[in-house]
Amino acid sequence: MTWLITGGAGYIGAHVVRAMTEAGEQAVVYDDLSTGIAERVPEGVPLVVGSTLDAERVARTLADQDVTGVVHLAGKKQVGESVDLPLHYYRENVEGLRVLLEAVTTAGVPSFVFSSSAAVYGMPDVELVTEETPCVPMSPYGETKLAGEWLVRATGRATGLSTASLRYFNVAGAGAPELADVGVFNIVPMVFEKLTENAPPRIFGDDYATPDGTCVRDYIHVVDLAEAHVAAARALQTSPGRALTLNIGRGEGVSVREMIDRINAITGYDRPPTVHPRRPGDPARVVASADRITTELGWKAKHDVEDMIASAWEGWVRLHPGAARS
Ligand SMILES: O=c1ccn([C@@H]2O[C@H](COP(=O)(O)OP(=O)(O)O[C@H]3O[C@H](CO)[C@@H](O)[C@H](O)[C@H]3O)[C@@H](O)[C@H]2O)c(=O)[nH]1
Repeated sequence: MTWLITGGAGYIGAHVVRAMTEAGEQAVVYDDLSTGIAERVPEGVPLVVGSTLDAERVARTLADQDVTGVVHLAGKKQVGESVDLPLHYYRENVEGLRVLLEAVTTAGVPSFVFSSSAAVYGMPDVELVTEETPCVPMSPYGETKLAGEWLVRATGRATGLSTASLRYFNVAGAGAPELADVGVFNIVPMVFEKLTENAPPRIFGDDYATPDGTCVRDYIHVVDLAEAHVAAARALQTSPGRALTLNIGRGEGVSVREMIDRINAITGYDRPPTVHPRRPGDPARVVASADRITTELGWKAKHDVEDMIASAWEGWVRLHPGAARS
């Protein structure tokens, strides 16, 4: 099999490329390098620089590289930005996917893994979010992921394409320091940034209906997430006509206050957080039921929150050497 990994120069994509090649699969990266980094693509893995909106280049790449499966991670992923730039998000995430699916089905590529998100659920009012929990996205970003799932599934039904939509919960950590997330858009790097500036980490709201009043999330190590892609890709390869929709989380809720305490402990800082107003649109609790993926694929997360923070911190210190505490 040769897997085309769109967005393979990005933070999550680079981990997927690594997991795929370590599992003995051939990988080709397709990335427009708008946020991806070419150096993340390992030696021996071809990099095609292009947008999924470029139908001709996509079609040529599928043919030239003898692609037999696609893992589609390319896309825009910032919730706040999507509120300001909905048309851009729909174009990149929905139209980009539609163009890609057209090329994939025309070329007769049989398997397609789609990067979705827990953002499709919006503000779920349940203890554990199953794949049957209603999808009510709260942002244009979440809408584009849900619309993407519909497109993927409808195409599968119409053409026999085997599909898997993977709903990522809160991704953190790094498989190697040089693969760490360089963006500062999520809690782990945002807290690292404050600590590095010798400023207190911020808690956005401590009056939620949760045990300590702060928001609860389900954090998943990017290395585990990448392994889930390998498992999904292989399942599609061996059973044509499948249509999987799977949560990728650990089923363990961790509050913002607990995260900040653990980050302080692991980094050697001891900086108590300060409480700020709620961030608009934040759900109180989003924790996955990860049962279905275990049943369907035999996948289970291996890494805990400590692993995520420690590996992310190594990546942070690589970029900000002054941050390290002896
Ligand atoms: O300095 C900070 C940073 C974050 N938070 C809180 O920490 C929680 C987690 O925030 P963040 O890491 O930004 O993740 P989410 O808002 O849960 O969203 C992430 O997880 C979703 C899936 O669950 C994805 O759809 C999004 O793309 C991804 O950014 C939220 O309650 C934030 O309010 C703080 O209190 N202080």
